[in-house]
Amino acid sequence: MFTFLTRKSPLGLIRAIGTYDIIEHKAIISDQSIGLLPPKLLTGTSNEIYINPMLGNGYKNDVNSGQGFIPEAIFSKLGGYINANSAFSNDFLQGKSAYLVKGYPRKQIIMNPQKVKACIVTCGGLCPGLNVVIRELYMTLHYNYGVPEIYGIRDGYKGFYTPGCLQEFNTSTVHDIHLKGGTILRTSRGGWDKDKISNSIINNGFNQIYIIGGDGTHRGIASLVNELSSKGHFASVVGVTKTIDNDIPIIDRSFGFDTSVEEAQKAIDSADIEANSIENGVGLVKLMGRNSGFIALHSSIANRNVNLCLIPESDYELEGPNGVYAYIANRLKVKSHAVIVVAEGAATGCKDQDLRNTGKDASGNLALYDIGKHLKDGIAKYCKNQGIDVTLKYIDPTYMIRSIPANSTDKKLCTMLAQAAVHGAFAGFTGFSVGLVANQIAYLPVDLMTKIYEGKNASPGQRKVDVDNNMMWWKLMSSTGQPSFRNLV
Ligand SMILES: Nc1ncnc2c1ncn2[C@@H]1O[C@H](COP(=O)(O)OP(=O)(O)OP(=O)(O)O)[C@@H](O)[C@H]1O
Ligand SMILES: O=P(O)(O)OC[C@H]1O[C@](O)(CO)[C@@H](O)[C@@H]1O
Repeated sequence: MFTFLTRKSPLGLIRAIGTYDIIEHKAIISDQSIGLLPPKLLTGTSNEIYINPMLGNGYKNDVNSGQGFIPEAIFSKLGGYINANSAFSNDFLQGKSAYLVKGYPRKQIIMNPQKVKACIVTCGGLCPGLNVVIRELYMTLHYNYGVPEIYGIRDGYKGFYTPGCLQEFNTSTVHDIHLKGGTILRTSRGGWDKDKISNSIINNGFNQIYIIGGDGTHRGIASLVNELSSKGHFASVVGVTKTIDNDIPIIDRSFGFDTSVEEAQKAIDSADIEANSIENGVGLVKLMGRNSGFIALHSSIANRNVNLCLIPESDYELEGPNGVYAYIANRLKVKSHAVIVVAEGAATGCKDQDLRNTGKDASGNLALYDIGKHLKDGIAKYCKNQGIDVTLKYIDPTYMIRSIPANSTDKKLCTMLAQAAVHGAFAGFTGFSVGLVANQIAYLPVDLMTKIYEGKNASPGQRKVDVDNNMMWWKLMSSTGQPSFRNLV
């Protein structure tokens, strides 16, 4: 039986000495009977428990005074699991329920905040909100937990072992970065080297590592957790789910996705104005979506003026009586204008022409065939042969969308994700990521994230639009009026 000893540390931190399996961890292990999908528990050298420095009992206390500000009564109300059934397929659930651990601050924590050395890194492509996450990770670590040393790693994974990429943060480093797009840390693709990265973490003494990225990044996190553990290094490795394409399974949506759908409206509205301001006008907009067409799909449904949307998951043919070109030509004859949205990866769905994605980027992602340009030339040529004098305006706003600051909805999401990430590391979890599930912030085991997939032909760790079963696809057809192009002749 555990004896609870407490004393004030020199810095006012109450410390409880004992083994930390007495706290929530024990409960988590025993609760697996309810279908709990728990994050990994951090095990290692430390056997001390500390009281969360946010605990306070005076109503005059606040973060800026450096005092605890969350009353005991609130801590005891926090807790519980998220019913995550909506995030999993019936195949996965098999009649059972799935629960995820909720992201919130724990009263008992397993690291002395004053001994934490944290680092933050951003990997993969840009996404609106990256700087908000970086800032909030810093703010939570610095103000709420009093962590003394917080570093940024520049240039993604390779920055861990590249000289000059380590940058110590202070409040002025992050002061107004949430108002800017991009990432102050810069990012990169490729550069994954398990050995060099883990050695750099160990040599620098980092014991909390925050990694913001997409599916590729999370495969790296899963491997890094095992590597650090096999080298006996006591550190929590935490992911923050980031994908402008919204192609990470389990989560409701990533930060930056809402901003992107909103920003895409400007391009689609311009395409609509151009198309309607001339006889036989066509406005063609290319949006991001390498393997998954969520941005194109949601932007088209939101816009209401789109007449055709093509995504990587939807099969279609270009030529022939039931093809895309014939559909556009017929529409011009009847309505004299057309608005088209195409996801950049939509060449994948083309069944009658060999539009191959050839080559790979530094991370091993497919380099995409330029479907936008192909459609632009193909529609003009087809219509000309049909005697239609088409005027086509092609808009590619992809990098303009991805580089803008996050909107308020996404800023709020970034803030909640970052706070929960820090709370999870202090609670003693590792190898987990934070994501929005059933509208709450959940701790997602990274091992699970890299294995699970959603949608037909999705690879492990990937989510695709399920054009057979997902109602959003049929909602798109009802709002654009386009045929499914599915029964190809
Ligand atoms: N299987 C893997 N194991 C370890 N690291 C990986 C793996 N796949 C990708 N990475 C690394 O993760 C980082 C980011 O990967 P990637 O470029 O695919 O972006 P991402 O995280 O998927 O984000 P985005 O959605 O923007 O593409 C890169 O540094 C890459 O080398
Ligand atoms: O030009 P980059 O950096 O390779 O990024 C492009 C890719 O990044 C993403 O936005 C996210 O993976 C994809 O939609 C897109 O194909």
